[in-house]
Amino acid sequence: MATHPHSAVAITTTTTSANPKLSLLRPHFCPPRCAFNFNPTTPFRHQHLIRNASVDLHIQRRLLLPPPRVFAVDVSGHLLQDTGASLFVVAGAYALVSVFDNLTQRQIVEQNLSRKLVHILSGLLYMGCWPMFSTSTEARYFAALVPLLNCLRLLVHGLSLVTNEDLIKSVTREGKPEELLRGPLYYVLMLILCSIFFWRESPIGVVSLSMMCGGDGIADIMGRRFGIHKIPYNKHKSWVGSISMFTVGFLISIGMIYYFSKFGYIELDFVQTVERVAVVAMAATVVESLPAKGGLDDNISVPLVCMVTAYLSFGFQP
Ligand SMILES: Nc1ccn([C@@H]2O[C@H](COP(=O)(O)OP(=O)(O)OP(=O)(O)O)[C@@H](O)[C@H]2O)c(=O)n1
Ligand SMILES: C/C(=C\CO)CCC[C@H](C)CCC[C@H](C)CCCC(C)C
Repeated sequence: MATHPHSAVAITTTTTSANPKLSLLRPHFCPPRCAFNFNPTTPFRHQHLIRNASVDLHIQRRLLLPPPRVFAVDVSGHLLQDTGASLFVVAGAYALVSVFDNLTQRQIVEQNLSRKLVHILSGLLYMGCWPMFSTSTEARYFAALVPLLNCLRLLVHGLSLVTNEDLIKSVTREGKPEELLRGPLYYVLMLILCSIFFWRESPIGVVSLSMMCGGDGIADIMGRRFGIHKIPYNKHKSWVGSISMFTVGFLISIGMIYYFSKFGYIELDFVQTVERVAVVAMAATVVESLPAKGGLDDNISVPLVCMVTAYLSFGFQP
């Protein structure tokens, strides 16, 4: 980006572009390092300009404001990137539901397993796509558009305003449209909440969604198949289901935190993170295993308890 022949300008543009948020949000912001170059004693200045005060003022004004073209390119670049990423994820969501509908129709995957696989995969793949979005502040809203669209889709089909057998078959238990307005709707609402309030920089949202998608999803799959020994206080849930939820939810959470740390969004101490995630995974597993929970769906109770415990152990990192 340092294209101006004047050396002070070169330093100014380099400094702002090092932090894309600065260049996008505060086009008039000039960090102290570039202000330093305005000192007349600086070797970067040309001697003939020092004597001409009006020219000097003009140059200073120009130096304080990064070239407007850079700002415009930044904004349209981010907009393009975020729009493209949103469209890609919308298509992915549509494809995922269609693939599982197809597998259910051909009786390759049984309806309940299909629902749980969609439950596990959609949220985890959605989070996996977060690095595709730009570094702008608005990026999280572009990402949240995808679950928001799915939320509207669930409302429209759940209220039977439009009939779509594919969606109902792949995400409901009994094939009734009104089921879309419970578990699946709470699920997409949690995706929206975590995208907007926590996004990819916070372990709170990442762990909450990992436990809701991966942990809770696997508890059902394992519990239904191998859950012979029931939990003493809940005859509908099994030790295998809960142990699977804890183990798989914990591993997915650590994996996701590691994934985001590789992109530089999260920076945490490994040992401390393992301990904290274990606490959050344990709290989520206990809550999931409780009977009734006052009628609260697992797609609400699990992420909410994760948010509270993760907030207490990690602190708020939006
Ligand atoms: N800790 C757990 C959780 C689930 N299960 C098994 O998975 C089934 C479904 O559990 P869950 O998803 O909690 O049931 P629902 O809330 O009824 O269904 P859903 O949330 O999927 O709509 C249970 O009946 C049980 O066989 C289990 O054995 N142990
Ligand atoms: C069956 C479900 C919950 C019940 O416990 C999950 C419902 C999932 C939604 C209908 C679809 C959600 C799609 C995601 C917002 C985006 C996924 C994108 C990805 C690239 C596949």
